[in-house]
Amino acid sequence: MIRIPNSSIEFMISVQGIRLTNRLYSSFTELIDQLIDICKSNNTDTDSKIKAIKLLGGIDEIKDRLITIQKFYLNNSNEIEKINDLVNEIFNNNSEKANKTIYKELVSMKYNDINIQQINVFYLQNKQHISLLSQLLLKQATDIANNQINTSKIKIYTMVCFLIIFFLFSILPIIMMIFKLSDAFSLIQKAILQLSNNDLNINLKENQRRFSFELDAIISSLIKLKNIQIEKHLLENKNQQLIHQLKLKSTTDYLTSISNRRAFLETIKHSSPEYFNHSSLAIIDIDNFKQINDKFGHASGDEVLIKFSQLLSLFFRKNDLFCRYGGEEFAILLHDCDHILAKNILEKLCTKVRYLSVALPSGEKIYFTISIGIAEMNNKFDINQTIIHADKALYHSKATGKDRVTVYTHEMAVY
Ligand SMILES: Nc1nc2c(ncn2[C@@H]2O[C@H](COP(=O)(O)OP(=O)(O)OP(=O)(O)O)[C@@H](O)[C@H]2O)c(=O)[nH]1
Repeated sequence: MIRIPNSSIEFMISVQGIRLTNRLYSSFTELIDQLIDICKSNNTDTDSKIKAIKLLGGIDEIKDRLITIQKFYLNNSNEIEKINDLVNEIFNNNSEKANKTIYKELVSMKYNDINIQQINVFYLQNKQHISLLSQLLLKQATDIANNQINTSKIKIYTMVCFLIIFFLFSILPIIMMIFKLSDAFSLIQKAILQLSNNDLNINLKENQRRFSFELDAIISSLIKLKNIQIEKHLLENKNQQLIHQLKLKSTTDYLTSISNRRAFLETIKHSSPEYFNHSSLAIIDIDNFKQINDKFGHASGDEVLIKFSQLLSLFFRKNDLFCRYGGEEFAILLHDCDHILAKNILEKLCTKVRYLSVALPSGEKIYFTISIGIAEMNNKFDINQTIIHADKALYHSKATGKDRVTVYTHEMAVY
């Protein structure tokens, strides 16, 4: 069974009431017309009489239906008193009597005494009441319709609110999830970029709650990659240190910590010959070193070598090269220094060495001297040849009494 809402019933009844009052009004008008026709034809127009009788019956029927509507409003409407008054006005005793009189007259086919004027006035009075009743019912219908519209609006707004709330509760978590995912992806992208640029300062933490196993796996892989990179960097650093140490060992004399022969010769070979123009190469040999070893022991001999190396480091300029050439021999390259100046400088070194001593635990002191041979270089020099020349000059120093400096001359070539 279809359940019709109360407001819809009220609306339908009001509309029905309007229709009934309209019909009532037209029935009254029609009835007057018919009565006038009957009078004009001196009561011989049977058709008009029948029509008038039908109209009277119709008016009675409309009356009953209006009274039913009136009863409905007895329970439901605030306007009930007005509707009551109007219905009673229209269908009061007088009008019922008039109707019955007209009816009887018409049925008996007499209808001679009718006063058209009187009927006209009587129905004109009712015309106003009918119009008022119609307006009242129209107002009633309009109010109900407005109420229905308002109720519908409230329902629509409630539905829209419900939809918005539903949207927020169902879509918002999805939007938040999308934002979090995009956040995670941008973190991953940033981390990948950083790692590819060798920047290990990535902002990713393991066990951080994410959305999927896949993302977690990517993040932990990136963290592993970062750790591998860190280990790789540490190993590379260690390697670099080892390479540096090896390089240092291969170019440094293990005992005296000054450059060795290899480093000395490599530096000269890798420099432009012009750089050594008017420079001098000297070979220094500690005198009677075998005796020092024999007298004071090999360790004391080592101390002498170390002490002498320290003196060389203090004595020479930054751009002079020196090395332990082998055993108790040292080589020095005095940059931008001709043989005269070189002799001068190296004689000062000889003087310094004479005053240099190594103190032994026994309280004894080891004094020693050095012999030096010098060969000047020009821009066409051959390092091996220059060394041979310096060696010959050294030999000359040794042969002529040691503790002295000799500059190579061509006469020495025969040695
Ligand atoms: N303590 C020590 N002795 C060394 C080292 N290298 C070489 N010697 C010694 O140095 C000595 C060199 O002796 P020689 O070549 O006879 O020369 P010298 O005794 O200095 O004699 P002159 O050159 O004529 O003055 C040898 O006994 C080598 O064993 C070293 O690193 N430490």
